[in-house]
Amino acid sequence: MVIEYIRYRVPQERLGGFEDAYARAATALRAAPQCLQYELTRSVEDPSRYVLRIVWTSADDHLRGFRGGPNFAGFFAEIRPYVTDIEEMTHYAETPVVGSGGGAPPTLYEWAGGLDAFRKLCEAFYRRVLADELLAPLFARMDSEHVRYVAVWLAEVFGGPETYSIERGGYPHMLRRHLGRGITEAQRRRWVNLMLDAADEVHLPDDPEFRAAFSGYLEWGTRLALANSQPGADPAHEAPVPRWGWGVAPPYRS
Ligand code: HEM
Repeated sequence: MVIEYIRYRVPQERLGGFEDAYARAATALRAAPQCLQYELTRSVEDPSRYVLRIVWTSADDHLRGFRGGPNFAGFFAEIRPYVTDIEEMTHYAETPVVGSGGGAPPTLYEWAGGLDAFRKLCEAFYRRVLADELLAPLFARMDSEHVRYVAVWLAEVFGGPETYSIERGGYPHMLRRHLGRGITEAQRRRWVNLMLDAADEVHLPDDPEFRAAFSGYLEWGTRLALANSQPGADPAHEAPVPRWGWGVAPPYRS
């Protein structure tokens, strides 16, 4: 992924049609498989200045794929009158310096109550698991630290510290713990049900937005665990720990 910035300073006589031209040109960006995102912004202090930000799958995809592909002619026809107004047109790579500011919605981890909330959740969950005829046999030989491991996994997934990745080896390790276990659909569903019962027991937030995001992850994660645990399954062995967010419904704050 690479981010292209194009900075424009458009003279007064051409300013009128500039945004409309880009609105039309954007049709070609929406159709281009090489383009992931685009955004045209206008300077607040000097309305003759614009910055166009385009996220491309790669610089090569932009320069060869898009420019050499079927969408370029329509795009260029719209923006050609403004080419001489370009002050900078450069590709940028991401750096590790990225994040959300204090005004952004809290993570699911923060909303739930931090690590302590996930620890209590997992303690309640495994009390139920060990008393459950369908699940108890699967966990009969679990590590004495298993409850904590799953708590720090969930904490990391929901936006907390990367403890599971650092201490436990992240996704590859979690995957290996499920391989070959032959989890059945009945066991998967029971796992979800007991997790939701445990969430009620320990009073995880019960607002619709949190529970929708939380149970969305449980559905996704357990279906993957089931598929990965089947004989002959060949899932990706290297991947980052997934990060789960609010989705389309961030928390309601009056
Ligand atoms: C969202 C879904 C799930 C999550 C987040 C999850 C999380 C984890 C994690 C983090 C581990 C590895 C702990 C370690 O580092 O040792 C693990 C192991 C395990 N999981 Fe899951 N799991 C999920 C679904 C399931 C389901 C549906 C089942 C079975 C019904 C299951 C059965 C097991 C078993 C048997 C182990 C190994 C326990 C042991 O003997 O140590 N998991 N799980």
